[in-house]
Amino acid sequence: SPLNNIPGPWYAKLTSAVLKWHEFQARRTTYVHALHLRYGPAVRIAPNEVAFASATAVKEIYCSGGSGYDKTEFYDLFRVYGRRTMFTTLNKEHHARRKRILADRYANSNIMKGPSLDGISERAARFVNRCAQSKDGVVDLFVDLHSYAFDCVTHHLFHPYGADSLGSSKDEEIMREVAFDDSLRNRLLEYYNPPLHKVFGKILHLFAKPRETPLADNFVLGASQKADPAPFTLLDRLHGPGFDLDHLDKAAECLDHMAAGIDTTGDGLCFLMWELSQPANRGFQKRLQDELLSNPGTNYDKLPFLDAVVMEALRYTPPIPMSLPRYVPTGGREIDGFVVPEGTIVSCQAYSTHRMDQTVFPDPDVFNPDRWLADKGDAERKRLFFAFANGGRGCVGKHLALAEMKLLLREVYSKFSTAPDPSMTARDMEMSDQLISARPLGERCLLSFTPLAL
Ligand code: HEM
Repeated sequence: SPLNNIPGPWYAKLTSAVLKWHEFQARRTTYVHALHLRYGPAVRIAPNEVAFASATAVKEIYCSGGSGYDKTEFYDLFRVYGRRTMFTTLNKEHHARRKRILADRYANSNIMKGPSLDGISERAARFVNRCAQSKDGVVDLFVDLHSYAFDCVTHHLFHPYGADSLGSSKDEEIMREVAFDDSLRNRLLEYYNPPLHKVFGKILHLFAKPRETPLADNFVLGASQKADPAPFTLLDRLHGPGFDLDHLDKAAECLDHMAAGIDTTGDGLCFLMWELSQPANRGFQKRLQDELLSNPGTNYDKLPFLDAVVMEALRYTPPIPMSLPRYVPTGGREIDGFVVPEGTIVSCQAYSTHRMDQTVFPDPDVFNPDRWLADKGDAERKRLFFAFANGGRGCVGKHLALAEMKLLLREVYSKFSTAPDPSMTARDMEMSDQLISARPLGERCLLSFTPLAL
């Protein structure tokens, strides 16, 4: 096989067992990254699977022909209500058709509109009020940032029928069901061995929990039936012309976007604020506060240091750090100088594309927002930046996510300084890989909030 020419550990030619073992331990990302460090930017990780970590591979796999190679059946695991959505569609034409109609809901011009942005600003203010009222000034960001992300994304999907988990314990329960989901092993078994999963499903449930989110499912089924959502919402577009979708199709699309918008933005902000709170990064926190306080009326999108902090956090701890698997198309392809036969599973992972090329990202394991302000190398950095993926199947919610992140950071750091609570350990904040995103291993992130003396 031409795959024998690709570097990698000897056992990867024979078995995928080692890779799977790491996946079941929730640490696929760091395992694949360790292989990259040892074997280089192209590495065979299983008999039929190759991982890449270069800008040329990103371009070939995710951007060739517009939306890159087709997704693999891995994405079947994300199907909801038995329906395919924009995210889970494997077929390019189906995807393009749906995206053409939905994409404008996520265009920056739509996000920046008053009612959409006002909803995010309101929730950021609510978040800060909660911090101000917290006991001893200590806040569990893991919980509250998931609530913030849940409230923001449902505002964008359903307003005025969005959730208020920062204010209502009933809605917080829905958020917790999604954020604390513990079904990784069960879903991996479903992917790797569907017959076993089907026959022994009930027994498997005893030691590998299935994904069960009845409260979230009901919330979305109810909200997506509303006939009069605000014009900027996704639901309004799904009700509009150009679509012939039944209620379950609409609910599935909305549930997918809701799930895509909770852990990513919530965990991304959580890792970011943790990093910015470290004693070594106090100087960065102070510079951010200075920028925010001296530019109170400036649009959140026009603050260079705020932008650099967000970009660096998404580089350093990407919320979706893991491989995004695709099939090599008919006829095979050449990727990074290697011939790869059709049907091979290939992927890049953000964690590694953000670290492997040290001419572009020197000292990649150091959190340093200043690298994004350097005069030279901007185009190279952007080519390797993969936190939102790339090409036609990259993140459609990118502008919404960035607005949520920047508005929250502005609200917090123009009023408070943050520091880690002494009970927190570095292990609490290690990456725990879920199916595609990663969250803090300890499922908590306690920071103390000290009001600024203004
Ligand atoms: C910091 C926050 C976020 C990050 C890092 C992120 C990252 C990503 C990545 C890497 C993908 C590609 C996944 C793949 O190919 O398997 C993706 C796709 C997607 N994201 Fe996001 N995302 C974020 C926030 C959001 C938000 C707020 C929404 C919407 C409400 C959203 C909706 C989607 C959707 C619908 C897709 C599928 C796009 C398609 O297949 O065309 N994301 N996101």
